[in-house]
Amino acid sequence: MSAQNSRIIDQDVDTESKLLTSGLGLKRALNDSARSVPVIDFSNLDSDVLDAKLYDAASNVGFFALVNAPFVNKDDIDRQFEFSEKFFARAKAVKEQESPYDAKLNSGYEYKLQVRPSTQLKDEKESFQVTAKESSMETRWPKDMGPDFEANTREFMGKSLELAKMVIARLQRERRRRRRAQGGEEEEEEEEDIASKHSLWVENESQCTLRMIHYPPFDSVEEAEDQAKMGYMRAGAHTDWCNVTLLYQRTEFGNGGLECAANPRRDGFENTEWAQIDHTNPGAITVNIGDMLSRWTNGDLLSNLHRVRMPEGEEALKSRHSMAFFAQADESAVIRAYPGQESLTAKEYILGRIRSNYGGTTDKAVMAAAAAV
Ligand SMILES: O=C(O)CCC(=O)C(=O)O
Ligand SMILES: [Fe+2]
Repeated sequence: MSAQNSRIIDQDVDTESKLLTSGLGLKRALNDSARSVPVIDFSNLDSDVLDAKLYDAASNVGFFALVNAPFVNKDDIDRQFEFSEKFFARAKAVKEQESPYDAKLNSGYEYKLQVRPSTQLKDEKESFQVTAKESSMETRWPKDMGPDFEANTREFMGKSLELAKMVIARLQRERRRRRRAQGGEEEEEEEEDIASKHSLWVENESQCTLRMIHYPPFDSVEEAEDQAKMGYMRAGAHTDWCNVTLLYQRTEFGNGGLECAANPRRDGFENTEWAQIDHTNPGAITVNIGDMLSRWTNGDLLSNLHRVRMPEGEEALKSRHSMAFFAQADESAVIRAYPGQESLTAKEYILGRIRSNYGGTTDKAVMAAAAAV
């Protein structure tokens, strides 16, 4: 990777690293901010109004919740969560043996391996990552869970990608509309259809990932409090690397804790507050903009910082389950650069970000994989 390309990636990582020194990474969220993220209901909106609402949310907040969205319904989400919960319920040694982790492939099962630049500590979670390449997954599907796990996960990823592509296409269409309205047509960059640059199960191309996540319960409320005092998070503050993330949450008690930066556009990333994101709306799908799409739109869309705070009180005795579908452009897609920068491929970008998150681990196999990135 060229020196300039590493610097480009470092810039995005810097936003996260600064949280460590500024103290913001550990600051508590604002009270009563639970419904701060726009909710967009697909059932009764005219298509153009929908585009405009999505665009406003994506450019001002970077996070929004979709209700009655097409392609993925509540039953699909519940069913995939059942599989995910069954997966994590097995012994750690079995999960490690059946689905060995490979950082470079963004695939397999990991237990507390991800170290966020914003905390320099391990996230308090275990996850199973499915990256949509046969070569990444053939030795990682859990054998002891029967064929339905793989079949359902593939189907769920297919539906998730359809929804993600629709969101991307609507955002791009609305951006074009607004630029034209502002008379910026001449400077309009060559049209490219970002949504079409995402595939599943294409060798040497596909990079979309479904991450099933389990944040384990603590042995006691005090244990969680002590960990929190040491600076641990369930997931340290970060921005996502992808174009868009679909974040699936459970509604039950104990599954809360997702928070995003309240207003980084106004206050700056280092000075913003934290706002809670609701997890109690059944069937709602939280969407957030990732760094790739922010770059592609020259910063017009906001890739917002977010985190999963430590559980508070009795929450500590409960698991949090979530699933994140990362729509990441195909390896060969060229991500438009900010003015004055070199463009880089989606493959280079993702590998660079993996290295910034898994390079610090002490696990030998993961270190070797990350070093080779
Ligand atoms: O579990 C969550 O709600 C958030 C997960 C997340 O932000 C991520 O994995 O990138
Ligand atoms: Fe995230």
